[in-house]
Amino acid sequence: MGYPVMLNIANQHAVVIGGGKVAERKIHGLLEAEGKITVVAPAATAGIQQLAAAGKLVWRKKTFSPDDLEDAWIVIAATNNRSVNEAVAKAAKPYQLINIADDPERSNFHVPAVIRRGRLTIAVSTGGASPTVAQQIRRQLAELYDDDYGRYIDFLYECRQWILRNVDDEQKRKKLFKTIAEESFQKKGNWKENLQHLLKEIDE
Ligand SMILES: C[C@@]1(CC(=O)O)C2=NC(=C\c3[nH]c(c(CCC(=O)O)c3CC(=O)O)Cc3[nH]c(c(CC(=O)O)c3CCC(=O)O)/C=C3\N/C(=C\2)[C@@H](CCC(=O)O)[C@]3(C)CC(=O)O)/[C@H]1CCC(=O)O
Ligand SMILES: NC(=O)c1ccc[n+]([C@@H]2O[C@H](COP(=O)([O-])OP(=O)(O)OC[C@H]3O[C@@H](n4cnc5c(N)ncnc54)[C@H](O)[C@@H]3O)[C@@H](O)[C@H]2O)c1
Repeated sequence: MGYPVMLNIANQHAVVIGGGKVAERKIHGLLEAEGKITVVAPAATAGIQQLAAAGKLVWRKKTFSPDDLEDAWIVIAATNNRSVNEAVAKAAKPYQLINIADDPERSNFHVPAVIRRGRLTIAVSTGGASPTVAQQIRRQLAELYDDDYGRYIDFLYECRQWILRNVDDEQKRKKLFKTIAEESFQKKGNWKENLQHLLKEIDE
């Protein structure tokens, strides 16, 4: 059973071996998390080439060699050649995070299907049972949690920071956190105004 975590990879080196459509998908996920990406591949998709031209990643136009993994924290092997992917797995150090696109068993992490809504992240994994089902579940959840819900989550973040700084009484704080997290509060809208009302009520 996998151990779910949210990694902070901002400014950390991520090396992607292969420049096809699978590599491109994984690159988008790494870019969202602000990883510093190097792609190693003799040929790359138009999308990857554009990212390289825009300075969003470095493309080493070559075939894989083990020294490509130096300095990498995260390694993704996504070539269309099984033995190359296997060579990447062999070259990785035990402390490197490694994902082999065609060999879940040799990977020490899998990539889930992801929804982002503001600060909310929903990740779905079927543990290699069916990436297609992970994708279906992502689509179902994406309808349930829309952009407005993301704005609500971001509001909760601002609120939480404010409450932690300004409300000293622990009981009051708990009550506020609980009330603003209730579905009825979210559904009512006008969150800022309703929070003001709540703050007044709680002080009476
Ligand atoms: C979720 C997602 C994230 C992402 O990649 O970003 C993801 N695969 C996605 C799509 C997808 N992948 C495949 C298809 C074609 C249909 C099919 O085969 O079913 C489609 C559908 C499509 O492309 O539409 C083929 C495939 N995938 C793997 C193998 C190898 C194997 O299983 O042995 C093969 C066969 C390759 C071959 O034929 O050789 C392996 C993995 N794919 C995973 C993740 C990890 C397990 C996740 C889990 O189980 O939950 C794992 C173990 C490793 C990893 O890659 O991390 C992303 C959906 C993103 C989204 O839409 O949100
Ligand atoms: N994990 C997943 O989500 C998933 C999904 C579909 C397919 N796959 C697997 O992923 C792999 C890649 O699929 P794709 O559709 O992106 O392939 P693709 O044919 O579009 O791209 C392959 C890439 O690998 C590069 N490459 C080939 N030999 C190389 C080498 N020696 N060194 C560096 N790069 C090299 C090519 O230049 C190309 O950029 C396949 O093995 C497929 O079985 C995985």
